[in-house]
Amino acid sequence: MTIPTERAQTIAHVLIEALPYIKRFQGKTMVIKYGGNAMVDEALKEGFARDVVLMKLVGINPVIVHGGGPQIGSLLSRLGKASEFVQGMRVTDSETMDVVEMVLGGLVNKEIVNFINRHGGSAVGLTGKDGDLIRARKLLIKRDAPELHAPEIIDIGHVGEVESIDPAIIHMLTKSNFIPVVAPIGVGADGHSYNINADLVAGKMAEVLRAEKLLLLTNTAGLLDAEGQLISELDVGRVQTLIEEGVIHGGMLPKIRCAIEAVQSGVKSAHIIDGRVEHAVMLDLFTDTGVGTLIRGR
Ligand SMILES: Nc1ncnc2c1ncn2[C@@H]1O[C@H](COP(=O)(O)OP(=O)(O)O)[C@@H](O)[C@H]1O
Ligand SMILES: CC(=O)N[C@@H](CCC(=O)OP(=O)(O)O)C(=O)O
Repeated sequence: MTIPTERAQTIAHVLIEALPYIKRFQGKTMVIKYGGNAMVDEALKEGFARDVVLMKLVGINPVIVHGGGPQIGSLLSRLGKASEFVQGMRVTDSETMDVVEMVLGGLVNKEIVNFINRHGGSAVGLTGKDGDLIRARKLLIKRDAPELHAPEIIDIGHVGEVESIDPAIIHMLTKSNFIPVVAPIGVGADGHSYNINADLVAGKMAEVLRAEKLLLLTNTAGLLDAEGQLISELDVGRVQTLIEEGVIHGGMLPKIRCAIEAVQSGVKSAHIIDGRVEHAVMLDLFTDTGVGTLIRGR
């Protein structure tokens, strides 16, 4: 196949323009949270896989942490079970935990691995159980309300938070040029599986790996204000008010909390970006301020 000269010139220009960014990020780790809501369309999945492969080829180390909330919900509903969420976290009884493990560790994880491999990368899928990657403890949710004398503790079943991450297996894979793809399932000291919100895993993974960037792909343009306008750079001081006013709610709550924690723990920047836009990852890498909402580190 030959490319017409004009087209070849455009490609050459684009590559030259990308050079400073490639130089800046070479050898750096980027943790990408690929949300269940951003992985609904085949063309987008292909675009995502290509972006990740390109990143790897230019010397960046992408580590993928994926969600799969809608995919879990759809299997649960086929089994006649409704999904219930408290503060953005799925209420997870034993039966639901089995479904979570099958969908995240099986279907979704292997689909992403397959997409990346078909586009020229070498991806390896893991859950937090592999290589003892993610140790979890039970997550207890606090609910405070004016009518309560003291905050109420809500038990939502087999839902975990990250206790620790042992990155040995991730280092081993990235050194050998593999792209790790991690499903957010942790294992407790008791050997039980825990369902962990994927944003929380991605945030902690970015911290432990001292990542340059944490990219959180989702199904909105980024964080939106009360008028539905994109907040292109988040002033962390505004977050509590935005939560109290109900502007940040549902699935956006864990996303914002983990992004802030990550940048406060050494990750250079976190970006909430629109996974519905083709090549969202590339767009974010090759622009100075990125797309979506930027949360800058210190
Ligand atoms: N202020 C906000 N800005 C944008 N999205 C918000 C906001 N508050 C709540 N949301 C909700 O959070 C959702 C994203 O979280 P979630 O559904 O968990 O996505 P993902 O599967 O990508 O992690 C959005 O689709 C939106 O419904
Ligand atoms: C505890 C909890 O809520 N776990 C999530 C794990 C998947 C996830 O986080 O998926 P998204 O990123 O697509 O929302 C769940 O069961 O839906």
